[in-house]
Formats: sequence, structure tokens, C-alpha cells
Amino acid sequence: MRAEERVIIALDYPGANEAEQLLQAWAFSQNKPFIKVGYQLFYAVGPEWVVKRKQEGFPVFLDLKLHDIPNTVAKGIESLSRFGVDLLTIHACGGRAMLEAAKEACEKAGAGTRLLVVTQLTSTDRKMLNEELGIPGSVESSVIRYAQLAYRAGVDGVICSGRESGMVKQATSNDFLAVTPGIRPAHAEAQDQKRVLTPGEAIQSGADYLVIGRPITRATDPIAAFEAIVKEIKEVLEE
Ligand SMILES: O=C(O)c1cc(=O)[nH]c(=O)n1[C@@H]1O[C@H](COP(=O)(O)O)[C@@H](O)[C@H]1O
Repeated sequence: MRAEERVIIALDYPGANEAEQLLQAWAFSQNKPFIKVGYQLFYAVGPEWVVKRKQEGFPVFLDLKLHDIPNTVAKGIESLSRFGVDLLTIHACGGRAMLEAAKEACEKAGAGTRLLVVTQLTSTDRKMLNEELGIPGSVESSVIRYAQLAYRAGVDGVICSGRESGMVKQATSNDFLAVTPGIRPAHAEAQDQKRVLTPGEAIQSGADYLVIGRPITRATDPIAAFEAIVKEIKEVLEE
């Protein structure tokens, strides 16, 4: 996979105008970047906008992080799979029956959509895990536990921080996708993220894709920021 294909730009914008302004840069390019549409944009623009981006050639990650009883999640995935996006997300803490039902629904749709499982959010640190959520042990051990559960349920991969991607691969399989948010170029502020790595570090640790939002979308020159990240990844891949 080329360096530019490993970056997923999180289009966390309030509406279509802001998102389209960024995507304009690739209007005539054959190599469109991977984009992620999350709650904020999806609830504002709806499915048609997402389907249109797919038709234009953008690989799309529709990140709605479903979490409910197995039947409800499976029916939700059934509806979402019709959009023909590349990636969808559900939460690991829904448990094995939920994960299996979601995967079955995704496969049944036959659109080739891959299903990812959110382990522990990258905004979670050990103190929060232990004291607020009441889950004992380290964040890493919880991520690995969820990743193994997800792997056994037959989904395609997990969302975890770059700090855990190598461990996830070791505990599951090298083909099991590790998609990592919480990416911050050196010296950038972590903001609400707790488990952060630089783009180069995340790739080095075995991440397949990096999800990056504000370091690109809030940069004074978002395209230059995207290109600098791609350059950093390239350097690591060529090492
Ligand atoms: O599922 C995700 O993409 C996700 C999981 C997670 O654990 N942490 C996380 O930050 N994300 C998403 O990744 C993006 C990170 O954005 P920035 O912090 O702006 O780079 C956001 O769109 C989050 O919703």
C-alpha cells in the first residue's frame, strides 16, 4: 500500500461546504484520499452525500460506531452496508453475539464493506479505564482482550491507538486490520486524545491505516499538512 493510501482524513466538519472545500484539491486527481465521515458530518449531510463521494472515487470510512443489542446493530449494519462504503465501525463492548450478528449482516449485503471494531477509545487513559469505567488493568490489556474477541467473531479489524497496533497483530493475525486514530505530528497538541503517536511511530508499530482529523482539517494549509504526513510515512516505509 502506498503511503498516501494509509492516511484516512477525518472530515469532522459541520456541513458539506467545508468538507467539499477540502476535497476540491483532489477533484482532478486519480488518487483520491481515504475519507472518514463521522457523526457530525453524516448527521448534517445524510447518506446521499456519502454515496456521491464513493462515486467520485473517494474510499469512504463511515464511522458511526454502532453499539446496541445484536438484532438492532445487525439491522443497522444491514442498512448502512447498502451505501457501499469501504469501512464501518461498531463497539467491541457490545459483546461477541453483537459482533457476529453485525459481521453476518455486513457479509450478507455483499458490498465488500469491511467491519472494524472500536476497542478502547484513544481518549481513554488508564485512570479513566480503572476509576470511571471500572475496568481493571492496563489499557493495553483491555485493547488486546477486545481485539481477540473481535478476531474470534470474524470481523476485519480494530480501531486502537498506534501504541497497541503491534500487540494487536501479535495477539490476532498480521492480516487483522489495525486502524489508528490519536495521531499527532511531533509537537502538535494532543487535545482530547490521550494515547497519541506521531504518524511515523504509528506506521513503525504496525498500523495499517492512520485516522487523522484536526492536524489536517484545522491546519492553516490542510493540503500541505496532509502532504507532510504522507512524506513522514514514506520515510518510515523506505527505511
Ligand atoms: O473510530 C474512530 O475513528 C476513532 C476511535 C478512537 O478511538 N479515537 C478517535 O479519535 N477516533 C476518531 O478519529 C478522529 C480523530 O480526530 P483528530 O483527533 O482530530 O485527529 C475523530 O474523527 C474520532 O472520531
